[in-house]
Amino acid sequence: MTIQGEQIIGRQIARGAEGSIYGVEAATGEKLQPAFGGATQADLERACQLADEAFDPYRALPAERRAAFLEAIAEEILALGDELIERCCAESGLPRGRIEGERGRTMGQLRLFASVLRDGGYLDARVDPPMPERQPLPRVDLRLRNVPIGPVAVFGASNFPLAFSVAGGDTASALAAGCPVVAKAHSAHPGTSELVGRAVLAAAQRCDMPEGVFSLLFDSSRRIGQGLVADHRIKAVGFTGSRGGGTALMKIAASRPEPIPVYAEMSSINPVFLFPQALEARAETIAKGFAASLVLGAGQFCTNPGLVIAVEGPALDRFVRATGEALAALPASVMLTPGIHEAFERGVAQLTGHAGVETVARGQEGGKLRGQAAFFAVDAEGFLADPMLQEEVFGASSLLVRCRDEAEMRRVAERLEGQLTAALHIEAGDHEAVRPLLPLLERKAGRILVNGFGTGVEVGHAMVHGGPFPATADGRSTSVGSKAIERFLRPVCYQDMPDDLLPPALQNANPERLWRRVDGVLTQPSA
Ligand SMILES: NC(=O)C1=CN([C@@H]2O[C@H](COP(=O)(O)OP(=O)(O)OC[C@H]3O[C@@H](n4cnc5c(N)ncnc54)[C@H](OP(=O)(O)O)[C@@H]3O)[C@@H](O)[C@H]2O)C=CC1
Ligand SMILES: O=C(O)CCC(=O)C(=O)O
Repeated sequence: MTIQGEQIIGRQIARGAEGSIYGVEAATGEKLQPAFGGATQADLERACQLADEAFDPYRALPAERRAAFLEAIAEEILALGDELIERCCAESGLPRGRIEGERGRTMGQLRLFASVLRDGGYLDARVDPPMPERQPLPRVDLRLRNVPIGPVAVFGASNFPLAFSVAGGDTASALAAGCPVVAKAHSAHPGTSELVGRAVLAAAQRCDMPEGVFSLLFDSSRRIGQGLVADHRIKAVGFTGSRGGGTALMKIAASRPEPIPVYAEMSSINPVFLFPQALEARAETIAKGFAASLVLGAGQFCTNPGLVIAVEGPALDRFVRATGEALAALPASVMLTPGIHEAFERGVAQLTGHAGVETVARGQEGGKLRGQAAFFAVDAEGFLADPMLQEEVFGASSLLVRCRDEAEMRRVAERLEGQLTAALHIEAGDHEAVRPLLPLLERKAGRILVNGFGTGVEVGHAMVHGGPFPATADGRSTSVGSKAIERFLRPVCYQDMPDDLLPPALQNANPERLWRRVDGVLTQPSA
């Protein structure tokens, strides 16, 4: 067995001495061996110091070297083989097919960022040539490129133990930007974390990366996670998890003598708007798609459709009936951790006991640690009267808001907090009713989609997986897709800098053959 309960600090693999953490088999709640030692303050100090020392040599490497490193991480993850898949399934309760798919996505993300590095566009190289003869004043020579922000702390997600964790999107985008990473392993999947951490270390050694480009710490008390965010050498944070956890880290980051950005993806209920013509034409088909999206991964997707908004009437009744039939055929699924299961049960019980809320459908009954899907309904007045009804119930739970008309649908939309996604189910005859809602949804959500559901995020160049608070801490960015690299970059301008002192990206000869914005015009490298 490769899993030894050890963390990684620079090139050293060793057991932490601060308490013990155990993985738990999600399906049974039984402890998994071995025990993982938590990091001490000295471990935290050393990981941050090494990351700081690695920063300049790492960012100075040619983009090709960093790209090869990212690709090597992908290869090393694949080389972990079945041990990774089995441990990850045991710790998360997610089925093998899903975990294999997620491994593919994780490798794909690493390779995507390798291609971003080779393309060079992320540097946003700009040259404003001097105009010494300009009247009344000459213009100076100005050149701009993006530089990495510094070492990044990454807190992986419990619900995506590979794609949003130790070598997930935050780590891939930070390493691509040129930032060393100190990852804090999620206590829900310590074994998976160690295996992936070892793969990153193997790749770093194979590619001769500077020591400290990556470290992985376990935390038995939350003090290490908090200390990481507070450490002066850490310059940004990537996080996916609860609103409570994310906002706690945001507060620490904001109260540092040097505040830093926290890119936290937290809570979203992803409203789904069902328009009358679409409901009339295909209420049953929409219901099937909705039920499938609701229970995907036991509902443990941040893009889960937790809120449905529609005008009441016979077509909506058909949708509710068909959803009930679809859910009745769907088994309850193992949830990620006993704590997440308990939080789900609590959220469902709160809705079940709410005076204005009706339980309209349940999935098949569960059993220990399994989440039974739940679909509730409330009228718009009831929804607008109680902000608690907007709180995310993490798992397969959704609330239908019955509106009297489309104006009431808009009023509900106006009241919503920031979201990762908003979905519209429409036919051509609904377009006029949809149009006035779009500017409002642009203010609320990072992604607006039509005739689909937000679960299953495509990793590409045009993807936005973000949104206004509380969906994320900073709605100006995305945590999925190539644009995620921008979170860990900042622009530097060089004024009247001699050519030989400029970074190659900005030198007159353009030795890296980059597309650059010259005097405002995007310009191809000359042959
Ligand atoms: N919207 C979304 O994308 C997601 C939402 N969630 C929500 O979060 C709940 C719990 O899930 P979980 O993944 O454990 O999320 P948490 O926010 O509890 O944990 C995420 C990570 O942050 C750490 N952390 C959390 N709070 C603090 C703190 N105050 N100080 C220092 N570190 C902290 C955790 O440490 P440790 O490992 O020690 O717990 C973990 O590594 C779910 O029930 C759900 O409501 C979860 C996943 C995704
Ligand atoms: O749906 C996806 O692929 C991403 C979902 C996500 O970010 C999450 O659930 O935390």
